[in-house]
Amino acid sequence: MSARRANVVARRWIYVPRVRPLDGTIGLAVFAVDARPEMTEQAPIARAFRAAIEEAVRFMGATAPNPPVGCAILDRHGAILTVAAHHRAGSPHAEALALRRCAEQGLMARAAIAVVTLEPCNHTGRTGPCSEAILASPIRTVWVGAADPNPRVAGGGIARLRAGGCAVQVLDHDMEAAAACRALIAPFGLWSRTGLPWLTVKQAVDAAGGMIPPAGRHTFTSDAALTLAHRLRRATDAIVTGSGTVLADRPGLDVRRVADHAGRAPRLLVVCDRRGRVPADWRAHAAARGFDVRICQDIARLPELLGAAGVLWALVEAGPGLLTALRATGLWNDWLTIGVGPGGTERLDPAVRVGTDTPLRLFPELAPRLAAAEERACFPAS
Ligand SMILES: NC(=O)C1=CN([C@@H]2O[C@H](COP(=O)(O)OP(=O)(O)OC[C@H]3O[C@@H](n4cnc5c(N)ncnc54)[C@H](OP(=O)(O)O)[C@@H]3O)[C@@H](O)[C@H]2O)C=CC1
Ligand SMILES: Nc1c(N[C@@H]2O[C@H](COP(=O)(O)O)[C@@H](O)[C@H]2O)[nH]c(=O)[nH]c1=O
Repeated sequence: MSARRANVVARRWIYVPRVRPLDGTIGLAVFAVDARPEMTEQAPIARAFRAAIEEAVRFMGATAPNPPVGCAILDRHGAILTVAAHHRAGSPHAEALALRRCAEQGLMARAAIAVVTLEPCNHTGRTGPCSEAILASPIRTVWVGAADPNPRVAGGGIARLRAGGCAVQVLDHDMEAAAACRALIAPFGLWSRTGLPWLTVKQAVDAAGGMIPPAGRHTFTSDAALTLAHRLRRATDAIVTGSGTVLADRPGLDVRRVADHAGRAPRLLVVCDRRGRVPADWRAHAAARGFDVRICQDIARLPELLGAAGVLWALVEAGPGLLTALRATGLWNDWLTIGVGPGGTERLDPAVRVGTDTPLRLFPELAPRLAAAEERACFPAS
């Protein structure tokens, strides 16, 4: 990798550890992020944002209809006292959990700075307002990664914190941590503005441009690419497939290569099927694996169906029949192609809509490639 390329990555991407890079090139890019010299001045805040983002990423796929949020609490010297994330709707918000942990560990007197990936809430929903919880603590400096995109609550938390005497700093939009914070809430932002989910299509293509696996197999991509697919399944709230895939593969579509969220609520598995061809015994098996199987007879209504069920981010894993129809509708947000070339070489080609803060940013395997695509401004038409 050239030094120029490494710098591009270093400017834009954040390292989320615990995930295996697909090859050495990506590992080097990740190292370049860690070596950024310009982090020095605000190093404790940058470090805290990394920790908060990393913790929030762990709960992507578990929080819907709430967004994933992470929070770090620091002492006045910038040492991290605790890091927490929102686990699921109805459980404490990230800030509340971080404050509770601080108190439990006898660290509250030292709490001075909160670093939060999303603007603290100022309303009572399933839990109380985080702005008030922060104001009731010794914290008087709050760093916010992204403003709340929910039109019903936007701005309220920051205004309340400022009125209560906190210095609130919203990350500059150029900072890599800010991009990661926006990517974390991109599906939530879309859903809270429109009621529609973020749709990511994942497609494996062989050297001849085909999608059909060799006889006797369901997949033909590498172990690393399959693991990425399972990580995407884990991070999303619903899976979409087509009746052709169900009939050909009787697919599991569950999370197996990485640990799934503990105690995950049944999640939607939508099968596009106009002719009623989905076998009842496969539906029963899917239900036994924790899926709530629904049938969609009109692809144009797929986003509506998912959004109404509180799905923020959905992953489409379907065959050529459904993907051709979906591509034509334009009802998708990211289109990730995993291309297997001659000799088993593999290429990841993530296509995102211009100007979007795709949640795929949070997958380090994809981050350098997304950055390269952005540089070339190489996007498919809507
Ligand atoms: N390489 C890869 O990434 C993947 C490959 N595959 C492979 O693909 C093959 C299956 O492909 P395919 O048969 O095309 O199956 P699909 O999974 O694409 O399902 C096709 C079905 O989707 C339904 N459908 C199509 N358009 C619409 C629409 N507008 N609204 C509602 N439903 C719609 C149709 O149902 P109806 O007939 O009722 O109209 C159609 O039969 C398998 O061999 C599988 O292994 C599968 C997934 C991923
Ligand atoms: N062929 C293909 C994929 N295909 C998708 O994976 C499904 C099998 O999932 P499971 O039954 O859970 O193992 C299959 O039916 C289809 O939806 N995925 C990939 O990552 N790479 C591949 O080469």
